[in-house]
Amino acid sequence: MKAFQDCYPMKYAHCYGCGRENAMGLQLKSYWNGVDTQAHFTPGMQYSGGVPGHVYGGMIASLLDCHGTASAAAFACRERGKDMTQEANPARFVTVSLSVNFKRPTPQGVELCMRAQLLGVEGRKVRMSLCLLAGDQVCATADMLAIELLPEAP
Ligand SMILES: CCCCC/C=C\C/C=C\C/C=C\C/C=C\CCCC(=O)SCCNC(=O)CCNC(=O)[C@H](O)C(C)(C)COP(=O)(O)OP(=O)(O)OC[C@H]1O[C@@H](n2cnc3c(N)ncnc32)[C@H](O)[C@@H]1OP(=O)(O)O
Repeated sequence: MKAFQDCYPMKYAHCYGCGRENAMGLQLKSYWNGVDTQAHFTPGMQYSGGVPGHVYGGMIASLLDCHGTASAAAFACRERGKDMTQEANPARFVTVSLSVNFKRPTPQGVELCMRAQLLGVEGRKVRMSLCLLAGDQVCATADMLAIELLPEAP
């Protein structure tokens, strides 16, 4: 299955969190999971917070952010009757608002799952509800607003 991030044109494939062209980055990959989306990632031990064994909150926000922007593009394409993975130049989205609620410490050394659910598409705006799980434990949730870049944007 082709990841959403693998559909980004080269010019937009350098993101630290999810750019396939960023060798030093996380290279997160997001996919459909039914009507919602999901991504998996196991942060290395260097991404610890103050206490070893727990993931740094900024890393949690990064994973939600990158899964969210990719999901926004996929959701918007779907709303327009298109399949993002079949598009040569799919819609490009950036985050303008991300509100993370850290529910419980996120354990290190386990695969994390990020999920996004579409709340609504309104013109260039895509609103989503996101969550990050370790096993069946919800460690963080987030509300996100992503905006579609205009075609002439750099
Ligand atoms: C496919 C790959 C995607 C990756 C794209 C990567 C890079 C793109 C390269 C260049 C794009 C240019 C700027 C972004 C630069 C770097 C982002 C790197 C990726 C990230 O790391 S991502 C997290 C950081 N992210 C930002 O760096 C976003 C900063 N921002 C902006 O670049 C502009 O803000 C933009 C382009 C979003 C819109 O600008 P614009 O001129 O095209 O349109 P406009 O201002 O009219 O806004 C349209 C409607 O969005 C509403 N709106 C705007 N801002 C809002 C906010 N903060 N809260 C609530 N609503 C907001 C307005 O209220 C209006 O709503 P309404 O139409 O109802 O009035």
